[in-house]
Amino acid sequence: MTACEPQIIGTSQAILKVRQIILKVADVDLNVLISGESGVGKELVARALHYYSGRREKPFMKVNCAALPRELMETELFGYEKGALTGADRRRIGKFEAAADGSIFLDEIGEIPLTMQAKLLQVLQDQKFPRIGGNKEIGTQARVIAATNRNLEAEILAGNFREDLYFRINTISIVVPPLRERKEDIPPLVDFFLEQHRAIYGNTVSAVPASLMELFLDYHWPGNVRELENYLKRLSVLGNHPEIERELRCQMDISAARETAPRKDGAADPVQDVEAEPVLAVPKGKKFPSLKEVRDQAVMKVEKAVIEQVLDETHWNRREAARILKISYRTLLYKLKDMNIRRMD
Ligand SMILES: Nc1ncnc2c1ncn2[C@@H]1O[C@H](COP(=O)(O)OP(=O)(O)OP(=O)(O)O)[C@@H](O)[C@H]1O
Repeated sequence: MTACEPQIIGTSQAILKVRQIILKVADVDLNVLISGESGVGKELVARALHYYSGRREKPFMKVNCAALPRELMETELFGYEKGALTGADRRRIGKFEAAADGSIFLDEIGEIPLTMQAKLLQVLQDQKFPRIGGNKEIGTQARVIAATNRNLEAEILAGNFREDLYFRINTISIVVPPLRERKEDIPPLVDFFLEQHRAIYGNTVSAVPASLMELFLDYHWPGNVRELENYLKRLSVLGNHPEIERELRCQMDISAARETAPRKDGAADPVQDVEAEPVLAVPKGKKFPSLKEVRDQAVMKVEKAVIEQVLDETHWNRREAARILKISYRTLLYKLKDMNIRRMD
């Protein structure tokens, strides 16, 4: 089945340039590395590259490298033979084999452990691999599209990412800038998502009020287009723009307070921040939020602060942080994305 045409909305120079590069390189069999913050549209770009290539009718296989521990990643990528592992009661093909001569999208490639990077490099060089526990070499013609929200050059310097693998995947580089650097894309994105949501939810919201659009244009969008899409989903379903406006103002107050808050020793002390800042900034004369909203926001703020502190102390070793916090690695990754916690290098 052919996927629908991915629509990359935006009128900024940056997005025009991204669209141009996609059309230029889609049909060239070179590996592409897409970089940008979380939620900027890297996967959308990857899907567009596949769609506009001669591989459109072939599979597009996505692998989320951040969600998998090393052992699972190996089986996910290369598959296994019957009996190769405990519980392997039949052969299973991996994503490389399933991609055949289509595209394989390695999302969050910066998360791949070093040992696995060596294996991946070997496969990219040889264009063949055996399934785990097998001897037969399986050839692969899949085009590799990788994405990262990390600065891989800094990761190379820190010894966390192989330089040779970086050069292998980065033949063509596409950088998708954060939404705050291309705010002219916000109005067309708003129209696009509202239209999409009208078709899905059958609601009647066809435009955002001017007061909300003003806030949209002021806001710094740490979660980028995904965050905008989520606000518009809520607006489409609940029609609650005053609540969204209040939330955005509150977020802006928090970040303004963060920027101006004096630090005693120059070091971040997020838990102390939580006590120092008001949990909810409700401007005078404005309606107070429900207690549930207050509770949800307060819990999220405290959780976020503690996670940031643990990550700081573990030097961003997320597996160690998950262990200390007694949550699964996967849950931690989910929370990092959901709360827009990013490493500041
Ligand atoms: N320019 C755009 N036009 C239309 N939709 C967009 C655009 N950019 C992003 N989106 C939408 O925003 C959401 C997030 O995009 P996507 O998943 O591609 O981001 P990402 O950079 O891959 O995120 P992550 O790093 O967290 O995986 C998706 O629903 C995507 O379709």
